Amino acid sequence: MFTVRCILGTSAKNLTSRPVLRRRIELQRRMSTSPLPVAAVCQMTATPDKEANFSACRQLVEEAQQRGACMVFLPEGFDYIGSSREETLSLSESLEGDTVSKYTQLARKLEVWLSLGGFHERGHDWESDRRIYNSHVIINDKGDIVSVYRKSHLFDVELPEKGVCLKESAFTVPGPGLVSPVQTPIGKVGLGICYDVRFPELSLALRRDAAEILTYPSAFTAATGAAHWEVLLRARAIETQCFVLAAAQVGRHGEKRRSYGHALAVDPWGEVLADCGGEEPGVALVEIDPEKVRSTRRSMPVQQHRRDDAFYRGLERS
Ligand SMILES: O=C(O)CNC(=O)[C@H](CS)NC(=O)CCC(=O)C(=O)O
Repeated sequence: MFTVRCILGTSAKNLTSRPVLRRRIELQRRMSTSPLPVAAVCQMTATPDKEANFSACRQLVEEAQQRGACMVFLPEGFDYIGSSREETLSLSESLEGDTVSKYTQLARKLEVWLSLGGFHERGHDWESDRRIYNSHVIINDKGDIVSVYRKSHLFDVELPEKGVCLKESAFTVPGPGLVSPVQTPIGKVGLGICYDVRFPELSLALRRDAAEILTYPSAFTAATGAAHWEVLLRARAIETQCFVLAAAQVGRHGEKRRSYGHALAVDPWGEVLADCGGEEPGVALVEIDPEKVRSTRRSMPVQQHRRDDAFYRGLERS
């Protein structure tokens, strides 16, 4: 079915290979003594079948909630991954549609916060433009939509030698800009999506706006993921001294597409706390300790050391 990884407490342990019983006992012990909020980072394999995708995501969310998560992160394309431009567009919905409403009900029922990493959204300009937004939707534990961030950087990339050829702008409109970090039970969450992780100015802007956790729900290609995924996420964590949570698509979505997986949680020092691997759907549970953010920033105050005066004026010509 799927794999559960629990990385709770300071001695991070990957419990997947242990017998179920020991895992449960260990968890209950840790959960009852831990006052820290727990986040769940998920990975799944979406297809064009929206019903099946919802049912897979619901199982991950239920599992995470039962294990003590107060906020669950789902990847870009959690709703579906289409096999063509036409299919991707025809399956899209507005925020008022069936899909988001199923998730608001789920959040309310389980009293859990949700990050829906990349929803194929028909926006206000759908009738005229016939393209969609790639939208990261945050739902609170009452089932209200509290924030929507629309992906800024679109993945128009041709790497034929690596079998990667995607033109996101053919079906997606770039969003107008950043949204302020959202106050959640795990801390202040800054919103990005997938390819946005390659643009550090976005993460620095979120950090400047008081983010403590950055999120990059993704559907990274297998080829670019193998080369860049972990180093990009760790770099964003180290530069901003934020936790970085990145839910992911994993495996084959059809004939043409394969995603890298390795849904990741990174702490503000850049240490990888959890990695869901490259094979199958799964969920990793991580404690989000706000003291880790504070102490990392206290001991190495890069934000105070930043020379905006020197680097935001443009370069002098010699
Ligand atoms: O297409 C959909 O339905 C959902 N959207 C995506 O999968 C997007 C756009 S094609 N994928 C990426 O941004 C991959 C980035 C990447 O792999 C990298 O930066 O290396």
